[in-house]
Amino acid sequence: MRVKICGITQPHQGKTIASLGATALGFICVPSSPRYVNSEQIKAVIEQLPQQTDKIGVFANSSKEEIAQTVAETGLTGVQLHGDEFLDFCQQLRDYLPNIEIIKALRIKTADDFDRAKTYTEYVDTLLLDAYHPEQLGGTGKTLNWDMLQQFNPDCPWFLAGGLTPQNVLEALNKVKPNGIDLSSGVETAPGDKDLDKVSQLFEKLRK
Ligand SMILES: O=C(O)c1ccccc1NCC(=O)[C@H](O)[C@H](O)COP(=O)(O)O
Repeated sequence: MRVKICGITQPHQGKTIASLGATALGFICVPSSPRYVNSEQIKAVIEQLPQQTDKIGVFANSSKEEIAQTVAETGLTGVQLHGDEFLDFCQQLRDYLPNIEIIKALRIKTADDFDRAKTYTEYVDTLLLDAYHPEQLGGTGKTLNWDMLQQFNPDCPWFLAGGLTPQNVLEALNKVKPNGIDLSSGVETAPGDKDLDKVSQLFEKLRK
């Protein structure tokens, strides 16, 4: 099970979270987010991380040139597209950055969104299903309807995101079988400030 902890802003927190068991750390490259970090800040965290930890930059409607520049400046190993990126953009980015994991995030509002998600599977490496919010793109703390997800079985790996916490993660995983989970606000004291005790509790739960 991949475990991505997203919205990392501080080097010592990133290093500790990786040592606690996170397989991936996420860095918000969306300027409107309270968790936004620039390339210098991302690089300062990545320099502290083990080589095997995945380093995922989260973008929303950035150009492929902007994404490529951030990847080159920081050492990101993957990019998560959290905006309205269509199939052709994903294909172009994959051609532009052939050695980088491309994750497409979809904010699930109705069951129709599951069919839309499946159209991406041949253009990206991984899907990420997140909760829909009318104003916020992500990091909302809102959960998806996990019962609606029980039949979701795409042709590529996928992350479950949205409102996961140490307290509800096992309930979610009893209902759906993603390849990975993604958490942000559920392991925070404030946006961008991770609660290391909550992260530790998460991995204690996952080891049960
Ligand atoms: O986290 C943000 O502030 C954010 C802002 C804009 C686009 C995406 C964002 N987060 C993306 C993530 O992958 C979050 O981990 C995901 O939305 C789950 O967040 P949460 O519900 O708080 O666990």
